[in-house]
Amino acid sequence: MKQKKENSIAKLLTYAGGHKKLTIFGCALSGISALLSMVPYICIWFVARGVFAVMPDYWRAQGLVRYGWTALWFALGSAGIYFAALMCTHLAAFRTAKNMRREAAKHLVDVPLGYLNTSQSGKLRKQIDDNAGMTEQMLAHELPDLVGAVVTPVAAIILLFVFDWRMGILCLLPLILSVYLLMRMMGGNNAAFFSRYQKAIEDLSAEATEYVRGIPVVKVFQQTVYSFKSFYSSIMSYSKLATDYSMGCGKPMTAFTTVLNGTFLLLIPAGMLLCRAAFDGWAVLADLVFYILFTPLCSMMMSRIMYASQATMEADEAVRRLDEIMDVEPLPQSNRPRQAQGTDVELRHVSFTYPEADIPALTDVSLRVPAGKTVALVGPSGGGKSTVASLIPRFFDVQQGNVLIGGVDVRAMATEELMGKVSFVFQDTRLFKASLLENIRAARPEAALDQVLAAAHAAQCDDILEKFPEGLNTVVGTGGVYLSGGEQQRIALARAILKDAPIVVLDEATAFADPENELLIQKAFETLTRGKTVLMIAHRLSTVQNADEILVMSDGRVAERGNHEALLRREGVYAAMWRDYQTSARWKVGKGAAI
Ligand SMILES: Nc1ncnc2c1ncn2[C@@H]1O[C@H](COP(=O)(O)OP(=O)(O)OP(=O)(O)O)[C@@H](O)[C@H]1O
Repeated sequence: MKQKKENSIAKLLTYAGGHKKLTIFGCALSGISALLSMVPYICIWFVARGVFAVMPDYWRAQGLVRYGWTALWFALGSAGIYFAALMCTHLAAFRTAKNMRREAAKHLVDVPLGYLNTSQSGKLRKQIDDNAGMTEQMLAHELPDLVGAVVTPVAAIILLFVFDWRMGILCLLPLILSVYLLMRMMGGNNAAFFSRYQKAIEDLSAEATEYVRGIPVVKVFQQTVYSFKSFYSSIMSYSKLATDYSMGCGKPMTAFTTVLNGTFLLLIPAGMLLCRAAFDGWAVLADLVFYILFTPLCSMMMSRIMYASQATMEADEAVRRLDEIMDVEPLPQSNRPRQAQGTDVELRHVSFTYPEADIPALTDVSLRVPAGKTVALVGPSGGGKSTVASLIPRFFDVQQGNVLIGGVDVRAMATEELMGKVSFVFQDTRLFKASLLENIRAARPEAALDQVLAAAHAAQCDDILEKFPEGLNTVVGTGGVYLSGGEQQRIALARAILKDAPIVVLDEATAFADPENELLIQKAFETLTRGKTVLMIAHRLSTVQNADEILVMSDGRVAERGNHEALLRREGVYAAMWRDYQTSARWKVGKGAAI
């Protein structure tokens, strides 16, 4: 446990970069401030001893003013240095949290794109943002306080024994007992609490998001209690966890506070007895005054240690959770990248299993798209079409076989070259919350305005630009600017047309588009794919008839291959799919005629 704590603080300090020294300096100042804060107590002891020595003629006491000023200056000095310490640690803590966020974001750029696809974006944001934020409190407050609290006991124990060892022991006993109680509170089951607590909060937040997202469905289908069930159960398990922890801490916490503040119960009666029994009772009384004043400082020190231990556990957990992201292996890059010799795409005996999946998504798949030709992938849902497409731009690396572009394995190509060669049009298009111009220009930031306009025109976006007075400068997602699914896809197609990459990997899902949008999207597809090497995932057979080759994917294997006519002659899966398609098309026409 101790090892883990040291590691997490050391790890945090590595994120601090140039501000590591500032953190250490702040902690050192906090230690100095803690030491200085004891001097006023020593001054009080000198005053008490001086006054009691000349009782009842206390005006004859020497050096009272000097001790008074010394106490004041040391108290002010201690406060001032503590303030400076916190300034240093706050500055370093903010920078450290910023560095943690930046490092995590930088790392995400290098991980396989497939990881970002499979990880929930909300969860990732929370994991990075919240955990970096959690460490701020630790570095800004708790770490300097911990240093102060660790330095103080050494000096405090020396002081406790310097004046009267018997009273020193009486003060020390409750401190030792409180350390034991503190360890009980922080150890055992409670040590793993923060891990479970963070998980419960993440589950709660994911369920809350799901619940809010599902409200339209809930309303339409008149569901009430059932829709609320998993959200409710995540609230209940969070609440149970928090209650159990509070109840578990209840007794040791009560004992901890009672013991810490109960020192006087022992100290005062014992001190009075010692005064009576002593040869010089006034001197012992002066010692007692010192111990009575000094004991609360020890209690405060223990409370600080308690809060610091708690914050250290939180920081441990935060670093562990951030490490989960940082430990995701980046996509390996070739030391000596090779250039593709052409634009043909080939999969050679590719087998692939998704991370954490048991069943392979692809088994021994081979295909070739010669430069300038079109290959279509069709087949039942879950057959592996999207997986084939995602391996070309290296969303994941294959476990067996090769994916080649222009005869070169994609793993041997520089990322920039690979990304420059392939345009990937997804089924679920996402636009940035930026102007349409910026959204289209994302593919080629240096493109001139007329090139952007030409791409928008080629992607059939003219009606979208005319609809909004701001035209290309219209910002998506603000001030009532809403684009339908089909419109969003056309903007994404304009982006791909502007990129003008020689290879197009296309998921032609137009199911959500209305007939008018569908026609426009088809036209945009035609412009995008003209003269390009195209690998197309086709969901409707009407679009694949002209493909140079059609591959029927089923259960992660190529079940059939050939052109449209050849596959019909084969009387296999494709022929059956085609008959089904024809029947449904006739049914639609018939239905249309009846209307
Ligand atoms: N991220 C993932 N993690 C684990 N398994 C996955 C992942 N994505 C897909 N799969 C699995 O891989 C197999 C192939 O899926 P894939 O999405 O490639 O099929 P598809 O033919 O494109 O289906 P659809 O037409 O419905 O999009 C399926 O069994 C699917 O459950």
